[in-house]
Formats: sequence, structure tokens, C-alpha cells
Amino acid sequence: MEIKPLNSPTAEQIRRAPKALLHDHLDGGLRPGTVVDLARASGYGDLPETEPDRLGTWFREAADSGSLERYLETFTHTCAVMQTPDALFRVAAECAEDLAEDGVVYAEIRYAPEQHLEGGLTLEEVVAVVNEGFREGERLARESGRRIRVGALLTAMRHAARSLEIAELANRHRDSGVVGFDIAGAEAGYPPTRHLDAFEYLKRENNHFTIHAGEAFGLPSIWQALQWCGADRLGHGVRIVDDISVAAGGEVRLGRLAAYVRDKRVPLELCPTSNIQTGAVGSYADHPIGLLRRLHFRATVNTDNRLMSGTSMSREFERLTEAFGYSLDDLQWFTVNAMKSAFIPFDERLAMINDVIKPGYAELKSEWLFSQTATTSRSAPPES
Ligand SMILES: O=c1[nH]cnc2c1ncn2[C@H]1C[C@H](O)[C@@H](CO)O1
Ligand SMILES: [Zn+2]
Repeated sequence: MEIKPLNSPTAEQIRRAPKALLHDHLDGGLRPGTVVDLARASGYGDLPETEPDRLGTWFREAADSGSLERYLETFTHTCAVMQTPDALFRVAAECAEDLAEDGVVYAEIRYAPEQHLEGGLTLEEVVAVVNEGFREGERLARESGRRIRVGALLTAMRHAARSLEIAELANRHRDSGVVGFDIAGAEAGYPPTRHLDAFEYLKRENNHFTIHAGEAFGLPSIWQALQWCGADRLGHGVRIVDDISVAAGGEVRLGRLAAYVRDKRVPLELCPTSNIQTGAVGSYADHPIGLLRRLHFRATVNTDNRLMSGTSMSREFERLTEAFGYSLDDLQWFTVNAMKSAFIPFDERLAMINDVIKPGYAELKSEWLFSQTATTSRSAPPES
């Protein structure tokens, strides 16, 4: 029988734990009620459901398709209602508020500005109003006693041809809330090298970027993202397990690419629920995160799309805790990994780790001492 660690977290502790989130899409995290309100205000009549709970269920079920392409179709509805300054402001503010409410203290939120121009906004206006929304959400969170910092990542769609333009946009806004760049969309048929000029530009500017790679497609995509494009992080990167073999006796062998990813501490933005929905992984218990954590890859836990997955950072941590018996120390490890890999300056990352994350976990880890069960005798000390 497996021994449950004494510092096994409760759901309530997980919610209170400080969390860091690197991979979350703005157009994948709207409140269902907000989608309904915005559709009504803009006259968008193609929503499949107009009652918020039913609409939330529709998004989760439609995204549960087993295919990345079908999963991505659901974004037509969210992008359709995010075409005005008011809508973008509201969605960004609510995003920051919802994350803060869930105990997230640092988040990098991505979206593709090119998908929000149908109402006549310019790329510049989209970025400015989303940034204002994030600042408003941070302020509202502060008012209700929570603390969060949100940075934006600008995404270019990999099937389109605007990546250099979006990279330049990200660079222009680097001192006003945009912390980096990304490419997203269907992976098969759209290799990251199509956007080499954008990545080379950002490198010359000493800027940061992550690339969705190794989600629906395997090792060649990860290899290109790292060795041709020079990605700082991998969006998903979960298929790196295809380059790891574990023999029946437990001996582990890393191929050249997996060894490179581990040796260079390349951050993996893992998104467990999203991977199960798109069919990249069968179940939480089968998710490669278990192996990657044991092998000390720079693994991080992320939500990807909270609306389509009906998830939150707390929920992802809960599912992983159930599947792998994780303790608060494991959750702290994932959180520190994420913060080490963030695109904000080093001194700010360090302060977040030492002054927010570690004290937060220390507080939670000490709670068992003062609970009633602490007075009963224990057979083993808490794991550290
Ligand atoms: O997991 C994903 N893989 C690839 N593309 C994605 C994923 N989640 C969202 N997207 C796409 C759909 C959105 O409209 C776009 C920008 O956020 O990014
Ligand atoms: Zn994603």
C-alpha cells in the first residue's frame, strides 16, 4: 500500500497555495456568463447555447474531441465576442480576477491580437486595451485582498503569415506589460520554422519567446522549436517522452533531444487536462508529467484553456495530486520551476520565489502541526 505523505494537501490548501501560470489563453478562459453577455451586446447569434451553465458544458464537451483541430474550432465563438475595446477590457480584467481568486500570484496570459481586428481595432489598440484590462483586474484583486501580477504574451497563428509583425508588436510593448511572444494553432503541417524570421528578429532584440510544440506532433516539432528557432520554453513539449525509454527493470535512457532538454533546463509548459481532451494523453495517471517530474525535467503545470477544459490551476494540481500522490513539496517544486522560467526580469522572479512562493508554502506545510491530528502519535515525519 502506498503511504500518503503527511503533507498531502487538501483541496482547500491547494487553492490557498501561491501558484504561477505560464500557459493560459485569454480567448480560452472567459467566464461562460461573459460569453453570453458579450454575444448579446454585439449581436453575435451563433452561440450553441445561451444559458451560461449549458454553454460552459458545451465548451467542455466540444473540446473533448480527441483532436487538436476540433478542439481549436471552439475558439470561433470566444474570438467572435472579443472584437471591441469594452469586450477585451472586460475579458482581461476578469481573467486576472479569476486567477487571483484561485490563488495564482503570477500569470503570463497569451492571445493572438490578429484575431481581434474584426470590429475595426488596430493591433496596437488591441494590445493597449488588453493591458489596461489586466491592470484593472490586478487592482480589483488587490481591493479584495489578493495579489497577482499578470504579463501578456502575444501569439501569432501558425497557419497565418503575420508572425514577424506580431513579434515586432510584442517588442514595441515590452516595457508596457508584454513579456514575450508565442506561436499557436494547428501543429501538423505548420512547423515552427515557417516563422523563423520572427524568432530571429526577437533574438536580435534580446526578447523572449515560447513555441507550442510537441503537443499534437512529436519530436521533430520540439527539435525545430529549440534548435532552429531557439525557443526559451516549449508550449506543452509533452511528447518529449517519445525520446525517453524506461526498461522493465526501471533503467531510464534519454535520447539526445530529451537529454538536451533536461540538461539545458528547457521549461516544459505542461497542460494535463488539455492533453487528455486533445487525445495527446490517455488519462491523468498516464500523463508523462509523472515521469518528467521524477527525472527532474523543468516541468511546470498549466491550464491552457480554463473554459474549454473547465479547469483552474487548483484543479490541475488536485488531479495531479490524486494521480501521483503529490505533496505540498511537489506542488512548490512545480511552482518554483514556473517562476524560474517566467519572462520577467531575474530580480523579480527571485523576489517572487523567496518572498511570496516559499513563505506561502512554508505556512501551508506548517499547518499540520497545529491541527488536532498533530497530538496523535505519528509513525513517520513529514516528507520534505
Ligand atoms: O493547446 C493549444 N495548442 C495550439 N493552439 C492553441 C491551443 N490552445 C489555444 N490555441 C490557439 C487558439 C486560440 O485562438 C489561439 C490564441 O490564443 O491559440
Ligand atoms: Zn496553448
